[in-house]
Amino acid sequence: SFKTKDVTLSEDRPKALLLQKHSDYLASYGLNKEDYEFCMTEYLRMSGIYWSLTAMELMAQSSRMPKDDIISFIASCQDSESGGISASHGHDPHMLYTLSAVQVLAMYDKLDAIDVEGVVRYVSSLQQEDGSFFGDIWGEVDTRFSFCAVMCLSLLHRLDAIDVNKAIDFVLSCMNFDGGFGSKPGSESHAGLIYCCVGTLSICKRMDALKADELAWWLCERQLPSGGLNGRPEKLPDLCYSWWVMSSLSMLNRIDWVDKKNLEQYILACQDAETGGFSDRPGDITDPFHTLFGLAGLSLLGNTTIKRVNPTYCMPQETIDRLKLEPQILQ
Ligand SMILES: COc1ccc(S(=O)(=O)N2Cc3cc(-c4ccc(C=O)o4)ccc3N(Cc3cncn3C)C[C@H]2Cc2ccc(O)cc2)cc1
Ligand SMILES: [Zn+2]
Repeated sequence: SFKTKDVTLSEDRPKALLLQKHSDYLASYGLNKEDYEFCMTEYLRMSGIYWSLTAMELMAQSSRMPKDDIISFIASCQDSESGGISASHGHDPHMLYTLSAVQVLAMYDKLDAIDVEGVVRYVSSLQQEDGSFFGDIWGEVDTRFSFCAVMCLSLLHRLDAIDVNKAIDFVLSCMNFDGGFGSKPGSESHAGLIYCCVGTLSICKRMDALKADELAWWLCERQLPSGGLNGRPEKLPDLCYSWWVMSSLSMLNRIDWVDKKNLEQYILACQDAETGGFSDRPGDITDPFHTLFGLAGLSLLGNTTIKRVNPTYCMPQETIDRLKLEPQILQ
């Protein structure tokens, strides 16, 4: 018999937002340098700092983060020769971690702590003839890296350093018949890559090129009876997809196309009342990654106990306002 993959929310699930638990969870995450989880995530440390700091900013708790240690850690991760920034000491620079570092310093208003010109040089050196971007010197092309490049340079007000029209042409060459996007031309539509491609067009003010209704339809089809959202048809719901789908629908100005009450229930059910934090599905292990996307998702749904998040940058709206950035939202 045909079984729709979904989860059932239990009666004793968390129904209120446990802000203090999440603040305590993130404040203590990584304090114990020996714990297994912390050691296993060294390779993404820079992004882990972005996920934790942004979540704390949204809860107005960022004063609990070690600001000066973070700033000096970031400066020590910049490669003087390439200008790129690595996830942690001794790791190779990469587009993902260069973006995370710039996002963190932008929130702290401390971009002068790094060689900005070096970052601009590194990011623009990764653009290819067809307008696409490599993730690092090893040459993997993915629309995720187009988004990282455009977001990173826009935060530095240096989009002039790349060929924006070619970057847009490459992203549009990845649009599928369903209005969605994949990682490369011809790749299957996936919610995470749709967020990256819509975000790229939003920053470059080219949302006119989207098939908005077909795309919004594909996105709201991601919602399951549990209220949760999946990333592709037939997949299980996952909290981080709530963010990819809802932020894309927000940029398309069609957030009302999902059942917001049901989705809010699913997000709240992904909290862990013991440890604090959010997980991908109710009952799983929590982590800073899903904790950010749980809080950011609730912010998009209008929860005013959480600060407003910008759907394009996944950063506090007040940071985007201070930088005078105006990513396009469809009217
Ligand atoms: C636990 O297994 C993974 C698998 C992939 C990754 S990832 O770095 O390629 N990445 C981000 C990601 C991070 C975490 C995580 C655990 C602890 C921390 C500390 O901050 O962060 C967990 C999952 C995760 N994934 C995998 C995933 C999410 N939902 C389901 N899965 C299997 C996403 C993955 C890809 C990624 C997405 C967005 C982004 O900005 C960067 C990377 C990390 C851990
Ligand atoms: Zn997830």
